Amino acid sequence: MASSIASPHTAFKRLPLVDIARLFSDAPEQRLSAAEKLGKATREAGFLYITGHGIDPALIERLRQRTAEYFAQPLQTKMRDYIGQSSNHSGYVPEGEEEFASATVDHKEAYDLGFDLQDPALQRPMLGANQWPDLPGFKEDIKAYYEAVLGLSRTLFQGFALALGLPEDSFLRHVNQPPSQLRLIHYPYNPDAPVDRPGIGAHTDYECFTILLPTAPGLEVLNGAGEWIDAPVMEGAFVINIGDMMEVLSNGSFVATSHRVRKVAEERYSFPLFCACDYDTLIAPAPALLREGETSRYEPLICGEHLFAQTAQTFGYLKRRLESGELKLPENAKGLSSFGYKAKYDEVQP
Ligand SMILES: O=C(O)CCC(=O)C(=O)O
Ligand SMILES: [Fe+2]
Repeated sequence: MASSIASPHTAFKRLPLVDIARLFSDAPEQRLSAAEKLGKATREAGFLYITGHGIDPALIERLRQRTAEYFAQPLQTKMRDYIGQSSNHSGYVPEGEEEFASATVDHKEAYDLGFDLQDPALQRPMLGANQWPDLPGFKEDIKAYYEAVLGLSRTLFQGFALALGLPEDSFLRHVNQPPSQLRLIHYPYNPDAPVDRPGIGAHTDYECFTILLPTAPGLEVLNGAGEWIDAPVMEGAFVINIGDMMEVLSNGSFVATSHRVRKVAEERYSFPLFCACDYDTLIAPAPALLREGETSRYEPLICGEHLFAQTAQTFGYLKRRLESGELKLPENAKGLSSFGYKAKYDEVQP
């Protein structure tokens, strides 16, 4: 069913693919040329594959192995690192811990990791030292992947700035110790499950953009015509998608794209790294992106607070801390599903 809701995205039938190798070039004109291609795909779809990213396949292989080993353990063992013990949102997320606006529960479990900031004086609700499970090699291999992909995110932050016609370091100077989370997600497969539940319901990501590595089919992306488009696994490529905060930073030139994971037909893992700015960064459109006399279409956000507010409205352990008064939502916290076009589409095309 077509929808009458306006979307800036095209009616793409497959995700665009951009080779970003030239973003790493020493020659500014080469970087600009790659950034223009990145910008076109981002404006049109907000969701794309990238190649030429320079991430060593051996890092990916070790990430996959460690994750499979971790989730194969008994629930009791995994619960030793339950995220509800953490004061900076790191650890094991059992199935059912996250509950979304529609009161749906995804069919998945996860392990959440962040920037691994060791100084307790700098700790924030979404930033601090990680919980690491007692599993040989896990910390080393997962950390190595995190650091490499966080490095890639820095290059992409530069690329997005150039694509918007801004100075190259406009975003990057706010990316020093970001509360950027890596999730190791496991979607178990149970052919006999009595309830037909999706892997993950329709949503936009909260941060600036996400560098996603899926390992099996199931990801679907909402196009500008309100249709769910299949995003198959492309070997050697990452999937990049725009999140809420880049929508604000770009004054709506780049729009957070809704996506979901349909009910899995085989066991599935996926690895999103959600790329944020530093905790206290004011997320507002750069003045250069406003036409004369135009005011921002978006209320400014504080990066870490938006992240925390959204997370606290979905995770059971945080909801309990809010109810008990131990934690408070930041002032002007946005409700869930405040960005992109998904909620409206869901009504017409479930
Ligand atoms: O599993 C996937 O492919 C996507 C996961 C996702 O969208 C998320 O965790 O925000
Ligand atoms: Fe997502």
